[in-house]
Amino acid sequence: MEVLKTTDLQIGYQSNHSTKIIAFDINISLHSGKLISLIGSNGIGKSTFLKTISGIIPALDGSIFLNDQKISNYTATELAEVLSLVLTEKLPTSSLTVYELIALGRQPYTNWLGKLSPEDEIKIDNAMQLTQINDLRSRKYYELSDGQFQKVMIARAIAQDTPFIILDEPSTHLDLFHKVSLFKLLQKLAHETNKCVLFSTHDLDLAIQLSDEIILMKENIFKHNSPNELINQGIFDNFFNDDSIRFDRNTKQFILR
Ligand SMILES: Nc1ncnc2c1ncn2[C@@H]1O[C@H](COP(=O)(O)OP(=O)(O)OP(=O)(O)O)[C@@H](O)[C@H]1O
Repeated sequence: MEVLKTTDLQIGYQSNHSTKIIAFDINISLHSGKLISLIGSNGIGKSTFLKTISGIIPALDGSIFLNDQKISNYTATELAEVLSLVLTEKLPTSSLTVYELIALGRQPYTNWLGKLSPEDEIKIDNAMQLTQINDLRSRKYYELSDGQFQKVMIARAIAQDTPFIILDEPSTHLDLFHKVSLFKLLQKLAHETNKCVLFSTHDLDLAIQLSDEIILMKENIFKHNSPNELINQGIFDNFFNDDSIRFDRNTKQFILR
């Protein structure tokens, strides 16, 4: 099922005096059941793209459709039932526990300060189980390490239980073991619960090996295809424009010369 479609989308920032176009002519279609990674160098516009398709910042031009409906037609609550978003930004300090923070993911289904139903509690427990953070349940979230906090935010998105999950650099603070388990968890969510999971990352080797599809952003290039097709097109061969980093097509890994 098509979850996201963009037509002639142009992304960037507008101020009173100027318009800064980050990328344009973006025409993509994303489907449920797929794990899709978004890759590209620092500052190329990955966060801008993710924030635009989540309705956080306005598109400069073109259209965004979520489940066949224009994103501008959604109310905030309707949007929260379709799309969950995990950003890298820190939250304002409060005394919420990890459990309470994850429970906020259920807000579209309860109401403000609404009581959690047994179904809500099951979804929260399930999300904590999947992300292996049961032991953090009663901790204040501001006491957590960056990596633990990142997992909690992912658990909140899982508890929100939307058909579309978007994560901006979810693996940044994780060690290799936890990166691999996160990627496998995202893959499982996509494949076993038929969600569309889109995430940005700088962990290229893992993205190439574990994603179903890759969206690659480069200057004036916006490519969307399977990892193998992109490898065959030689897209990764000169990815870094630097002779000291080479892509090995056999092992699907970047190698230092
Ligand atoms: N609020 C803003 N107003 C104007 N320009 C911005 C704003 N936020 C980001 N930018 C600029 O937009 C460009 C793209 O930034 P963005 O954060 O989307 O890149 P990114 O690919 O996510 O980078 P990274 O991998 O380093 O996180 C950068 O040049 C950045 O400086």
